[in-house]
Amino acid sequence: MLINFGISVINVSKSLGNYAVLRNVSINTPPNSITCIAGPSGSGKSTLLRIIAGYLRPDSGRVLINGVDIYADSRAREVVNLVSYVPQDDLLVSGLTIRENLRLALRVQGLGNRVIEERIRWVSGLIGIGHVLDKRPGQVSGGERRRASIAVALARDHEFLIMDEPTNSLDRANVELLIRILREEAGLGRVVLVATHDQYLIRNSDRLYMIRAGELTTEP
Ligand SMILES: Nc1ncnc2c1ncn2[C@@H]1O[C@H](COP(=O)(O)OP(=O)(O)OP(=O)(O)O)[C@@H](O)[C@H]1O
Repeated sequence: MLINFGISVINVSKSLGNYAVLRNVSINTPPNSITCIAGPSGSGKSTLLRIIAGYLRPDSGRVLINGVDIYADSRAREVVNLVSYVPQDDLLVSGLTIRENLRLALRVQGLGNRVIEERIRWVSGLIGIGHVLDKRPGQVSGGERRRASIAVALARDHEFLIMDEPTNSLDRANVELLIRILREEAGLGRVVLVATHDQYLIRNSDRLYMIRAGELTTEP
């Protein structure tokens, strides 16, 4: 297990088309805590998370995960593999059942069959998706699909948990369950970074950044 030094975003800017989506954004997300990014719709939260998760290269600035610049360093793959990212639109493969989706994500990480089945049993109990494991994403409710996506992120080997609007489609009981899980994740020394509008989740976080029109307005 690696020692987690957290994530640092340093002066990141990004334009999409002619639009400056992010301007000179810097944030720090230490391990052992839940960091929230909040801001109005269109302020750049999802773009920032995509950049941090390794999916979108910034125009300028750096993203350091455990000190490794994920867009410049040859060790980038190693650390990005330990990022579990739940995008705003669930990334489940529609032709596979939830169980097959979980198996696929874990097999990609090189885990063995016995570990994979144990993890599936553990995570489906944790987040209450046992009854939908053999259904495809299109055959379950929005909340169940959301929990299935979160389950994939939790079941993978990871040290960095990044979630975009994770409480969307969740009822209050499941929001509370998610917060307990995030608290436990942080307690294990992981980085937990969440973009959200959810005031309840924000109140239960440790650190808050506010973003507006691509610029940070409030820092912890
Ligand atoms: N491919 C693109 N080309 C041009 N503009 C884009 C593109 N993708 C996003 N944008 C714009 O960038 C801005 C930030 O988008 P982003 O999805 O990061 O916002 P957000 O804060 O996550 O919003 P929400 O809370 O509604 O999900 C928006 O104004 C959006 O219209």
